Amino acid sequence: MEKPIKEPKILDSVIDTSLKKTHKIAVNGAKVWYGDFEAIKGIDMTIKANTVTAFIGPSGCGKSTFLRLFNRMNDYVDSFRMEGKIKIDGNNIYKKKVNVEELRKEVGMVFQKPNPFPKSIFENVAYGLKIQGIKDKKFINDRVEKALRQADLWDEVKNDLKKSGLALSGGQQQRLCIARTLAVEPSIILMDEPTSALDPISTAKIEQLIFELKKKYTIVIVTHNMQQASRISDYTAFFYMGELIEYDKTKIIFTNPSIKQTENYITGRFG
Ligand SMILES: Nc1ncnc2c1ncn2[C@@H]1O[C@H](COP(=O)(O)OP(=O)(O)OP(=O)(O)O)[C@@H](O)[C@H]1O
Repeated sequence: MEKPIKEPKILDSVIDTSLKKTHKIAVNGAKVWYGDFEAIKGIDMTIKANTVTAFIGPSGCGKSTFLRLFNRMNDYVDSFRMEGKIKIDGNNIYKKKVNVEELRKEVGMVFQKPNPFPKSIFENVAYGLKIQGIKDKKFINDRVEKALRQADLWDEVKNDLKKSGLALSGGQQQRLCIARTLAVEPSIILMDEPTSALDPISTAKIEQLIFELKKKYTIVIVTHNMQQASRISDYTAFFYMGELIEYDKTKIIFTNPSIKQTENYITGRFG
């Protein structure tokens, strides 16, 4: 018997079934302002499920602002205003009825600097489950182990789960933050320069991890590292001054871009 399709938890009431099957994320006419400053100037984009998409471009071009539209992190900024539609699984996430907490469970985020809580390794990973009100100890233990295994950290910490998350190395802390994100089982993971504070070995581990994670998750990553974008992503989007200049398969962007500005940027002629 065929398994029933599991509806996403967010926004069942506004599902647009025509979009749902085609794209994980669909952006239509996105514009962002901080006060009077227009940071994103009308961008359309679709992102497929189970892919890694890299956002590249010079500092200040709007990569992080655009990324943060996908889990409504910009909402924290008082001067932020946006126009356009961002749909996830066909649901417009800026509709009034959206439960932003639920959205952020579905769309997890990993930041530039590892930011574990001043709590034990176990509590860091269990945090998201506990704030959801989950009390079943076995369930929580199993989820914590699963998330730490997925983040490739389990073997290094399994005998030290009570140790402070802050006592880990920078690379381990970042994998802990990835485990914390995975524990609530999102379907999208946003990463904003997740390796820029890490040494090359830790960076290689996270890159390997991203490659593994895309089997189950849709990953969008902001990076300043061109080699990283070309190593780990399936698609690359080049931004410049709030506009999406070129968006294509990573191979094409890095070997045969259509637009001169993209070529200049990836060959280091500006930025
Ligand atoms: N909270 C904010 N308030 C006002 N302006 C902001 C805010 N956040 C970003 N900006 C402005 O919006 C523009 C885009 O910033 P954003 O951080 O998205 O760029 P970016 O491409 O991610 O840059 P970087 O690579 O340096 O992180 C910049 O001009 C920035 O100064």
